Amino acid sequence: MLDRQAGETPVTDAITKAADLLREHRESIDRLDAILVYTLGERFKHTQAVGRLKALHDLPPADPVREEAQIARLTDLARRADLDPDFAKKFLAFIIQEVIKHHEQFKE
Ligand SMILES: O=C(O)C(=O)C[C@]1(C(=O)O)C=C[C@@H](O)C=C1
Repeated sequence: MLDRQAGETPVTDAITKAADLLREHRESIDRLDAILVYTLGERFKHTQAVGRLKALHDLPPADPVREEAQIARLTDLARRADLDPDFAKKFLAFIIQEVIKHHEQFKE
């Protein structure tokens, strides 16, 4: 119901609702971005340990067989999660590229 005395009109009501929805979505996005950042931080802790192990045992920084398996697994997961599998693939490649850079630095 519109409270005309409070100055509400259908237009201002719709704008307020849209603003509320936008704020709620942005709060969720901020929480999810925090999860992504913490998740990546944890992932890099493990890959740093892997990099030290690889340097210690003179193993190559990249493992293409492992990467193939990761791509297949993430493509399947992405489809189930309604995420563009190509995006998931590019995202993984971007992360792995950075990990390999770190691995190479351990070898120096
Ligand atoms: O599993 C490894 O061997 C890693 O070095 C980790 C990792 C990854 O970030 O997932 C990085 C480089 C390899 O080519 C494959 C996977």
